[in-house]
Amino acid sequence: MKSEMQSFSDIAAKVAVRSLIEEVELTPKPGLVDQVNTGAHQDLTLQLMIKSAETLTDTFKNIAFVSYGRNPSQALREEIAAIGRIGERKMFEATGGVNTHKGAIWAIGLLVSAASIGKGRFTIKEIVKRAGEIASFPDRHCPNTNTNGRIVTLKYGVGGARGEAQQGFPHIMKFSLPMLYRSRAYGLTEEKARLKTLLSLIAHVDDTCILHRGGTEALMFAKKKAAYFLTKDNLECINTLDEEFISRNISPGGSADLLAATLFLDKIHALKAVDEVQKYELIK
Ligand SMILES: CC(C)(COP(=O)(O)OP(=O)(O)OC[C@H]1O[C@@H](n2cnc3c(N)ncnc32)[C@H](O[C@H]2O[C@H](COP(=O)(O)OP(=O)(O)OP(=O)(O)O)[C@@H](O)[C@H]2O)[C@@H]1O)[C@@H](O)C(=O)NCCC(=O)NCCS
Ligand SMILES: Nc1ncnc2[nH]cnc12
Repeated sequence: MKSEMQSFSDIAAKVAVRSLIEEVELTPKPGLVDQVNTGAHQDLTLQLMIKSAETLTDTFKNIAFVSYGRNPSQALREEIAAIGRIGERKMFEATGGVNTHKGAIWAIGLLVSAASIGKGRFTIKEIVKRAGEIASFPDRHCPNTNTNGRIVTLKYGVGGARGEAQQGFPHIMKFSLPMLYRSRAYGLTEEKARLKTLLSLIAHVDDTCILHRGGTEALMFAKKKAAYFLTKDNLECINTLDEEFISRNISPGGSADLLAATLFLDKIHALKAVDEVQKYELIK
């Protein structure tokens, strides 16, 4: 018989991987890999993204396992960072060196850890707060490499993936989750609700993936266009936005990761209300 800790870790990992797959399968997404095209990416495909997501199951499971019932601390920060780095290595092995989910391992890894600290009983607010606390401990073993994110956060003075997590995921709490809930309440299909959720992120996030490729001009363009398309009822016109992003080499990869993180929080919250047997049914 599985312990509660093992069951929660299995469930959290399944929900995390499912969220990544649902993000990549959502279509049409501007500039991103989806079921129709590979967006502004020459080295990514839908199949590669799905393969990458599936290789991360053990990473999320191990993060949940070591975090279960603990408190945020320097020691926990370092344990999950070590697991996260092994996850990054596995991702690069699976993709032949292409960065598919580095930002997602970071964001969802922290959220999995925080949800597990609460043994699956935390509210979303408590989860993001704990995730922010863990992310704020120094990463003493971080390799001193010049990542795209690091170069760009220094150059443009933005927070990037690190800042987003350390502040308790403000773009999820202020924009994407409220947009997902509002769109569902308004009666939109789940697909349209998720597309609006993604647009709400692109309209506000300082995405280091966009900044690194095209600087502030590209970031401003992406934010303005996403805000404009958010006012449209007919979301089929996102195809036009996709073409514009592709022609300008704009990829909102950070927003894609935050969409997956939003879906993770939504699902893990919904699972709180059901019993163990139903949980396995729901995540099958
Ligand atoms: C804290 C880390 C995330 C490292 O951060 P850093 O800023 O040093 O590094 P990057 O290596 O650039 O990775 C950051 C990824 O975060 C995503 N992102 C970007 N902006 C935001 C934002 N505002 N909020 C949240 N997330 C954001 C983004 O991911 C997407 O972009 C990927 C493609 O990016 P890139 O490789 O630059 O690709 P291309 O444009 O195609 O580049 P070229 O090929 O042209 O070079 C895409 O896949 C999306 O995923 C950034 O990639 C963290 O990794 C870390 O410190 N980890 C250590 C382990 C740890 O502590 N783990 C803890 C828990 S698991
Ligand atoms: N769907 C997607 N396309 C490109 N980069 C991504 N990073 C995370 N999700 C992505």
